Amino acid sequence: MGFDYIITGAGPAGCVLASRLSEDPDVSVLLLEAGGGDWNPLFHMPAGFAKMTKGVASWGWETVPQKHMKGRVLRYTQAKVIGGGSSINAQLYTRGNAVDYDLWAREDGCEGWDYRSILPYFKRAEDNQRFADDYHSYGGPLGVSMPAAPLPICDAYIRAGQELGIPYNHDFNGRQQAGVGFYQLTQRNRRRSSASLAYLSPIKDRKNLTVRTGARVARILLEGGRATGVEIVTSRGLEIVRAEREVLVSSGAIGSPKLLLQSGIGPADHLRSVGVKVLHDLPGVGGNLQDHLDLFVIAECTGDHTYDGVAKLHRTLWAGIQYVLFRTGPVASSLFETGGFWYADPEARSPDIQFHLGLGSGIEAGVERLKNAGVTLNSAYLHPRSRGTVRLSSSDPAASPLIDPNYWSDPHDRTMSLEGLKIAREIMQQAALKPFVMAERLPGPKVMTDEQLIDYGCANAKTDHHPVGTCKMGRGPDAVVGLDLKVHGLEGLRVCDSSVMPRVPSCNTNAPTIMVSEKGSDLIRGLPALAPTIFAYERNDARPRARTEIR
Ligand SMILES: Cc1cc2nc3c(=O)[nH]c(=O)nc-3n(C[C@H](O)[C@H](O)[C@H](O)COP(=O)(O)OP(=O)(O)OC[C@H]3O[C@@H](n4cnc5c(N)ncnc54)[C@H](O)[C@@H]3O)c2cc1C
Repeated sequence: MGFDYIITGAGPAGCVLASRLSEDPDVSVLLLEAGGGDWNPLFHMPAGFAKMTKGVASWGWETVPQKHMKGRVLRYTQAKVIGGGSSINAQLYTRGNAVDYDLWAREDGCEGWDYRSILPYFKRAEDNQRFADDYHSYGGPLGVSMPAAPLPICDAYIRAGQELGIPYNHDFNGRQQAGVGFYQLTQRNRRRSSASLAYLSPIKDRKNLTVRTGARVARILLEGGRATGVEIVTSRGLEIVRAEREVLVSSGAIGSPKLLLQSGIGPADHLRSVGVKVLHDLPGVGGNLQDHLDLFVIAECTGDHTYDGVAKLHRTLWAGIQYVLFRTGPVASSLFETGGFWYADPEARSPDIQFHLGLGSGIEAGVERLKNAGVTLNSAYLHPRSRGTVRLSSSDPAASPLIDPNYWSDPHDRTMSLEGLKIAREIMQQAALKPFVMAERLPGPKVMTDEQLIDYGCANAKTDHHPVGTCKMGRGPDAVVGLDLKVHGLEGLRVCDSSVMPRVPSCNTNAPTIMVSEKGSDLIRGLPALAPTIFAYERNDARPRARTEIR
């Protein structure tokens, strides 16, 4: 059996491709996903992801020992479920800074992917509950909403940021990125708007689209330099499916290079070293891995100001009832609703630190429970210079990959991470938070010098789950795909997902991935590019006053 297009992975990128390509009734599309369906209601409840980032919805991967973090191995959650990361992420809807995309065009050789050119694709995707202006739109598939019912500590955090000299920003995705404020979230009617719900559910009756879960692509089949199909593994065993037009790789920033490598497409010496036959020597596959590393401050509250207490059985039950009956309460929260963007390096081209306030003390960090409720302020460095790799551990397609983000290999990243953490600590000490925050528990009063902070970071830092860049778009020898997302040197094969981003945008990466795939689907269909909706944009991101003034 054959299809015109075969899409390998139903993350945000794969769901967008499946939906847009099957708009043409004359083409047949097969969407393959290794994970299962999103039948569990926890996938749809905003707070449900806290229970879903481990277990069946994750591949269960980890990094290799991190050389510049005292050899620590970090958990590296990547989604394995329909909707991919958009089914288990924290729903923060962020696009990054205009400068990020202008650098793609200007410095990374990706003409046509500058901010003015890509903005219409962000807008086409969104159904924004609040904004309709030069930067936002409504009526698209992806629900984007304000937090349902933020807790008072969220307002206090925003005031605390302003006390420290960081301005209030009502829309991080508009004219200006810098500031503190509320995030918009990928939610509609207080349910998660995953790519699966947004893009696939409304079209489930399309006859020309077939979606198969529990189908892991083991290899892309190449004949005479052309991709002709895929070999898949399901509960029934091995199967071959033919692609009449193209195989579209959308397995994520770890899964896509892994799939190319196990198909014999990648750096020849690496492939030989693990016993994979080299079919196409392409040095860039699996290189250029970039990610945001997250540090955090955890404070103990003066009372029940966050959702920690909801873990008690009777309160969990009540929270569930509240959500089912009224769509309110803790379950309607994404647990990260406020945050912001600011400068670790006052001279940075655009904000280089992102904050998000976690409404609990160990939602991801696994920190011991505090006596009172706790609150977490995360800080992630957004302009990493460190570059890592994804490599095969063996020729067996079922084996886990070797993921090496190579965090802090560039010392600048470590310095800036520490600066971000220091600003997070200061925010937590501002007057506005005094009625809510009793005392900092982590890093804690004994961790003061840079050496102590480095030790703290090495022991506790975690991924912010934003890997990109491992099938880089561009023109140089290390580029994997061209500006039309076609794999260099092969026919009938494109990569379209977070892995093609040449450098990581200064934000969470779900919305940028959806943008890439919205534009990618037009490229595949041979449609003209959407016209820019702004002609010039002001670069007026607020800048920090001199450090001495804000400290
Ligand atoms: C825990 C977590 C929290 C996050 N929080 C946020 C957030 O709040 N906001 C935000 O913007 N971003 C967030 N992100 C990041 C965001 O979700 C990702 O950037 C985005 O999902 C990337 O999309 P993708 O399509 O490139 O890849 P993925 O989402 O990784 O999807 C790839 C899909 O392909 C499937 N696949 C892989 N290999 C194969 C194979 N061989 N055969 C078949 N299927 C395969 C996978 O199972 C997966 O479903 C978070 C991510 C995680 C993991």
